[in-house]
Amino acid sequence: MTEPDLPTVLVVDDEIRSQDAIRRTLDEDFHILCASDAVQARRQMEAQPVHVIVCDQRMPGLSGVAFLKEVRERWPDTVRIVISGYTDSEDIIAGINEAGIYQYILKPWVPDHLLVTVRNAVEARTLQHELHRLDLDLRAGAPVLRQRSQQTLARTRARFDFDRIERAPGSPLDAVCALAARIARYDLSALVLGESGTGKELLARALHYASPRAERPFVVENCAALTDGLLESELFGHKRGSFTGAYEDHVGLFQRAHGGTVFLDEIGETTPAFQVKLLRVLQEGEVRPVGAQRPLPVDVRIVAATHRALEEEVRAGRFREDLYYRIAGVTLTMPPLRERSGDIAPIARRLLGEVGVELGREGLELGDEALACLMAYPWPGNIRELRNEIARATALCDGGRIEARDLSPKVLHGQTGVAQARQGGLLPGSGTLQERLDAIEAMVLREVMLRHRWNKSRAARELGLSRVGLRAKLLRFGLEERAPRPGAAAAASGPAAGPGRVREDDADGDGDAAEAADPADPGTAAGHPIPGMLSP
Ligand SMILES: Nc1ncnc2c1ncn2[C@@H]1O[C@H](COP(=O)(O)OP(=O)(O)OP(=O)(O)O)[C@@H](O)[C@H]1O
Repeated sequence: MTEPDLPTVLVVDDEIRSQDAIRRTLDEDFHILCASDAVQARRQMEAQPVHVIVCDQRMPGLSGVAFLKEVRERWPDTVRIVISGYTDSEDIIAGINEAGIYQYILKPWVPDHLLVTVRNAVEARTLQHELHRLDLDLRAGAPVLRQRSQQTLARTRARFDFDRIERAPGSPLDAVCALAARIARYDLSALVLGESGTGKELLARALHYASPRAERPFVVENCAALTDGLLESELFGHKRGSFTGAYEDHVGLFQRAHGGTVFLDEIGETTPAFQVKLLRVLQEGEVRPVGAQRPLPVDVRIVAATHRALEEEVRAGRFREDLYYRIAGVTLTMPPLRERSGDIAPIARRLLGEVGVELGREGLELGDEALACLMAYPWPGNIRELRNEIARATALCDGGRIEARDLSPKVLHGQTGVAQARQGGLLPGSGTLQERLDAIEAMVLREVMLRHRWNKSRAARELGLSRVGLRAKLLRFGLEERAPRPGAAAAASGPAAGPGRVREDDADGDGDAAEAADPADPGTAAGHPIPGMLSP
């Protein structure tokens, strides 16, 4: 290796003897420059790149640590080492973070120790550069990576094409997909409205993969699933030690999605306090990880979704108007399946194919009578519920074709809502009107509380009640003391288990587990969900 190829180390010390001693220790492995004070050192650094600076703490003019602070600002790439006498160590420890010092070495220093420290410093710098280069390669697309990622991208794009959102010719979804496809290439935010299970996330993905951001990540966050603090840390990241349990730095989803799209599902469930923070991030284009000193620039497209009529939430003062206008650049509305029953046949066939592969029952057909039942049922849980039904029928089907007898009673007899709840023993079949209405009220309260994991503020907001009002109702129906431990999948029992009995094993509240349950099915529990009461 020729001299100029060696990493450059700048030694800053006003004592010429010390300078020489350091030079002799390092000059076999490094290209050494020397300076007697901060002024000379500055000049050296302005003239050429310096990999490592080894600086004495006691110098005329600026102290070592004070100069290294400046080095950190102006040449952050240079690894900083300080040498100090024992009596100066307190000053150094105080300044170690501000100057970003890699190592401090106490006098009298040992040559081998100094050599190893500087070697390690150079290695750390090289590694850091390597990481940076890889990151840039990934962003810019180094040739090989680019070629491979192009193939993967083409496959992913095809998988999430708007055409893969199954529908019948002339379906109302055509207009929704056409609008989404037209705006995909512009950096507009999009708000997807629609009941649960209508395909909002599927549409958001199609939008992302049809956009120029397709090569960058599409990340999803369900805003209803986390408390404000966790949501903030998930989306914006946090620094190690910023709160109890933050053992490591955590890169937030906004940073991970840099250049891509963030899909904020259930945005309507966020609290006003969180909405303020989100708005600031979107306005300023930068996130500040929890506990971090400085914000980081982020470039993401926001696609948000909610099952709520968000404009009404704004009018009612539950959702910030300024945030609404930020996220609702274009509004796309997914119609419920019951309003597009023509789509049921193609979607059911597609699902039959997918589920067949998953369950090892490929090639099943859908009988005419079974299809007629599927088309007559209103699907309150939309396509997610339809998928569960197809999976159940696939598992129960004896021959090569799904018949009406393979369907669950609710679909076979077209029962939903109150009729089904009564059949499942959830509603009394007799009693005064008030008693029956009470039973429904208790059932709704319990369902909403479960979905919000017993968070009263959120549940009250959804129900348009004050927290106190909600609490009074919970007490009245004996639901107040029964809040289960988070994650507990307890079967309902006790005084509230009558009218309000709802399965609790659907931990994420999206209705999956509930939709799969069926009293006539020997494989499921007796507690029967009420489709009309599932999370909308
Ligand atoms: N048109 C469609 N064709 C095929 N599958 C679909 C269609 N629409 C939705 N699905 C499937 O239905 C399921 C639910 O869709 P998705 O998660 O996109 O709905 P969502 O509206 O975002 O639900 P939620 O609000 O509960 O998050 C997914 O498995 C999705 O792949």
